[in-house]
Amino acid sequence: MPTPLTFAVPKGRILDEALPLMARAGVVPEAEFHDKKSRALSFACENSDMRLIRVRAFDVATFVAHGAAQVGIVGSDVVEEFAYSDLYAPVDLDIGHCRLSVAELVGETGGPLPSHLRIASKYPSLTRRHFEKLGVQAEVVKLNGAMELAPMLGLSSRIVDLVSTGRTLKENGLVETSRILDISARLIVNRAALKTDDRVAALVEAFRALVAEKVPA
Ligand SMILES: Nc1ncnc2c1ncn2[C@@H]1O[C@H](COP(=O)(O)OP(=O)(O)OP(=O)(O)O)[C@@H](O)[C@H]1O
Ligand SMILES: O=P(O)(O)OC[C@H]1O[C@H](OP(=O)(O)OP(=O)(O)O)[C@H](O)[C@@H]1O
Repeated sequence: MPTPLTFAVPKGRILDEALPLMARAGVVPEAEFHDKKSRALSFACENSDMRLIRVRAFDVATFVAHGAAQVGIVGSDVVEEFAYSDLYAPVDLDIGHCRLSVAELVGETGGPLPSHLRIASKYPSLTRRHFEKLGVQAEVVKLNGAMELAPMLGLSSRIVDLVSTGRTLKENGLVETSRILDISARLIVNRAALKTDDRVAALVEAFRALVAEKVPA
């Protein structure tokens, strides 16, 4: 028996869109995966020598980059933030669309950019890279959620966060002032595993074909 292939998926919103696509590629987790009361983190798959692990979005990239999981699904925001050299993102899955944007308090926009800014974000690397290009040194206050609170409480002058409908910004008195990155979910693989394990290459081809078909689930 070969060692099971490990497929990492994020716990939250991407998963709902990813599961139907995964099923069409033959990746179907055992029933316990859907049991909200279960505390298991690793699940066998039906009819395949694969196991699914469910982790935080940023950790999907970490597991795959280190080869602890060979395959995963994660937003391109996470791929770009880490820029791991051992991680390859060969397929755009055309799900999980959103954008990474800069936002400021309504009424405080405009005016020249200062040489130094304090910015709250879950994405320190992407934030620094974006502001460097504008000649601004960004001091990033790392938060893991609820970034939108930072400007009104004086923690930062701006935030860099994910925007989808724009509702969270609006309800917290913020306005989107620039767009850094358009985001969608990607199939990611460990580069070494892709070279050495035919099952990884086969999965890449299966997802590539599914996305190319553009047939609704
Ligand atoms: N409105 C949105 N807000 C946040 N993420 C979104 C949104 N729309 C799409 N995404 C994508 O979903 C990803 C988060 O995926 P998901 O919610 O499945 O992970 P998670 O493990 O629950 O995240 P976290 O670690 O933040 O709890 C983001 O990295 C982004 O690519
Ligand atoms: O533009 P919208 O449609 O309002 O979506 C954007 C919001 O969704 C995400 O937060 P999430 O719900 O994942 O919670 P979090 O603050 O824990 O990251 C993101 O961080 C924004 O706060």
